[in-house]
Amino acid sequence: DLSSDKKALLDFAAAVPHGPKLKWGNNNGNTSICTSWVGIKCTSDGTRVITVRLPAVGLTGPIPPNTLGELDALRVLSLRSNYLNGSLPNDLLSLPSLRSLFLQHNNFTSNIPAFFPHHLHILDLSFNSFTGSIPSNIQYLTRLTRLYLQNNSLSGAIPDVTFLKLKHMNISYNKLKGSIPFSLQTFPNSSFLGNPSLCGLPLRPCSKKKITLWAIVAFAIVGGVAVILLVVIFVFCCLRKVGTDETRVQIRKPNPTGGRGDKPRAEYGGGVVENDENKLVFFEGSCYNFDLEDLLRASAEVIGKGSFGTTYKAVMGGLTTVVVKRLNQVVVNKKDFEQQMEVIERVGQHQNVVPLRAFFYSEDEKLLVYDYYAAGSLMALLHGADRIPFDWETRVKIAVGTARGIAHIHSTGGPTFTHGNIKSSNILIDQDMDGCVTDTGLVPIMNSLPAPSSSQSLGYRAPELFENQNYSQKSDVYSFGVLLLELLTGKQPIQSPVRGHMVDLPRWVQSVVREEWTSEVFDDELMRFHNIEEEMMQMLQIGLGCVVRVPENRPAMYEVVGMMEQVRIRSPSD
Ligand SMILES: Nc1ncnc2c1ncn2[C@@H]1O[C@H](COP(=O)(O)OP(=O)(O)OP(=O)(O)O)[C@@H](O)[C@H]1O
Repeated sequence: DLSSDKKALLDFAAAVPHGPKLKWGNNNGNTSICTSWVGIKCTSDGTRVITVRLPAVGLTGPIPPNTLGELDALRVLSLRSNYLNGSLPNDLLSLPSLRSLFLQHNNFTSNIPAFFPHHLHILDLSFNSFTGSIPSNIQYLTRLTRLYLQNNSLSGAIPDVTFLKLKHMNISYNKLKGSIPFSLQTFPNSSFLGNPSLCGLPLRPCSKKKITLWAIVAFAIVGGVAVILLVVIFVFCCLRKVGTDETRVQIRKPNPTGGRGDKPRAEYGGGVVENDENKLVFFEGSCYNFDLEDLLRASAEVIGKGSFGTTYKAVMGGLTTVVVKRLNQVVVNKKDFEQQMEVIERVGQHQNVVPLRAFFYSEDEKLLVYDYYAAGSLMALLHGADRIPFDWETRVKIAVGTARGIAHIHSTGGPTFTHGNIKSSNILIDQDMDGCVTDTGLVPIMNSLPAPSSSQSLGYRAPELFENQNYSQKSDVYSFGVLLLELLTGKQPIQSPVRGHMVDLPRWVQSVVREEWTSEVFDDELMRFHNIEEEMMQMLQIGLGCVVRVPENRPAMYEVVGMMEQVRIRSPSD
């Protein structure tokens, strides 16, 4: 009953050191547990504790037995982002009603337990130091929809299990080895990355040790056909290439005299002269070990042409992939350019900002090197041709992450430092499906305000910028507001003409009466999720607060972050 639940919670708080946020008191009778204790929710009749959410409250040490494991009506337990360590007590692992267990971002070091509550829907043990192999008993969690084990120290082979309901799974960045079981091959490669000894779809194929005679014959036939096909494709490509502007280019070492020679115009590095002064400058902490020559030799593919120049995906030696931005219209000299690169490097030190890894400056050529974000941009996620349904949790994560990234840029860059080009194509998605801001710090070295690279880009531009070019941090706040509305509505920033007039997203949202927001404004895809309406409404209000016309009336970016975090604290999702 509630008094035994209360005792279990107090025993837990007494045994586990924690920060000042947790002020559970023994006074005010039992009912106060359900109404005023931080992180606690009860059944509607107030008789049992069903939710314990204590994210980031400084919990330290192991979870003691006979505390939380006594809450036998508990459905949701979140102790994420604390300093918990040791192993998980058995009573906790046998809670009969537990549906969601969030223990990510702690310091647990034991093996993954061999058994978990039977009815678990969500299990998140990521970003800990769990060791050992993934137990095959995990297959008995037949209702599991989400399984996150990434960034631990798990080893051994992945058990060959079939999860009927599993929709999201991530076991990346462990030490797993062997082949990926067939039943898990439908998950994207981001779910498996960072396990160098893992092979099979969707990663690289496993090498076969024993090949039968039949297999050799089959390989020979398939190989022969493949060679013929390749020859046909090669001839076809050569024919197509003649007279067309090429988008896929082979980078060759430049003419040592610095002349362009016969290099195709689409190549980056067209003006590169290699000598001691003109070297690729890497920043500290960069894990790459290629040099300018490797970069120039890489096979490069144009992935976009933006307002600052052309962006290439460059693959070196079939292994290292980076993104190279070839800037045009740089208006500053080498010294100022280098100074700005240092600023960019400094503001890039945040998990929600894409770090600049290296740069190159010569009179004719300015190159920037970034990590390649395989998941692409927020724009592609929201509006791309091969987009997948995009759930509320992921949208909120990306929105909050992006806001944190911009707030960091503003605070580290100084009061006059702005991003200047916040838009969904400049928000890249990392392996944790978090949003990361790219193209930071380019405006000061280019023609001050970027020319819009598409009509949609105009939709992010704050109204004051159509009158003057006084870019401020509040103009970034406006652009972020548009981006937040884009995430909530699933709509592009500029709507197709209504009676001959282009309508921007903020005006369109404001034109819908508040009572109809739920049915009219929010993305249809979000309608299938339950209990998110209140949170969506609050996020929409924050977005609208960012896009007010008068810059001074917009909140600062750190305030936007605070408001968004408040929404999450009031109704955290996990
Ligand atoms: N590091 C990266 N990893 C993966 N994709 C990237 C990376 N950087 C940029 N892109 C993608 O490449 C494309 C071209 O980017 P680019 O910055 O040249 O143009 P843009 O973002 O469309 O416009 P703008 O120059 O105005 O920012 C965009 O779709 C962008 O999302």
